Amino acid sequence: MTSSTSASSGAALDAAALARYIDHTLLKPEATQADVAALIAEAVELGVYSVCVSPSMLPLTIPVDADLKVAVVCGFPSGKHASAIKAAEAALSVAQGTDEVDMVIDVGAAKAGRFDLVEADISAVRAEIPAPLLLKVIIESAALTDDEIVGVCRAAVNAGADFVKTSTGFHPTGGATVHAVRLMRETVGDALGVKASGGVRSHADALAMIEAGASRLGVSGTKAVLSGAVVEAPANPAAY
Ligand SMILES: O=C[C@H](O)COP(=O)(O)O
Repeated sequence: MTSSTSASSGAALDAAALARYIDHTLLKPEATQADVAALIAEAVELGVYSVCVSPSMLPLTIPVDADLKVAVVCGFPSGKHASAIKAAEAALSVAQGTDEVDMVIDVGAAKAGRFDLVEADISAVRAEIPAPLLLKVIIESAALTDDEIVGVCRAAVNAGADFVKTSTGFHPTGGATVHAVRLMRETVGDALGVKASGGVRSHADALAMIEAGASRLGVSGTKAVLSGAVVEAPANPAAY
């Protein structure tokens, strides 16, 4: 795959460079250890940045010569877990070798304007993830107003997160949008990374998210996105 494309820098972004933006993701409830082994093999083949899996799939077996990180979700997909439970889940994932934790906020707290509670929730998980390990905060942007997106991003900055991330990919309101990514990037500036996830189904989607300010992409249909093909949305998108 040698397709060249432009990104926010305006420089050409070939498939190999685009792959380094990607967390190759498998979060379906029905995923098996065999599915995860296949995910890892494909991740190595494609040269992506990381694999992103559910915590029960840890520990992962990553080839020793592979430049491949491990990311795991936390409080996923609803975010409606007590902070102590999210913190314990993060601590176990760290003990089992994850490099990054993608936690879900309590979206209801954001809808209520209780960004103090959002910050405390993030801080509780942050306390279990020592540097240089990374904490990414899933804000479920499609369920939030612009003001709520700004408030949650500021809470994530205050709590010491490393990234803000648009979506679980499992919420009925939808996934990443260029508008949300741009607003998140404007809010956090260069202080945090911005991960676009949920519904990134094509090469064009990926480039649009990067142009808007994404520094990481969460993608399940990675091979198609990197090949320039279009990944059709699942027939019955997962929702809860
Ligand atoms: O990053 C996590 C998402 O669940 C991936 O979403 P997707 O399956 O729409 O690519």
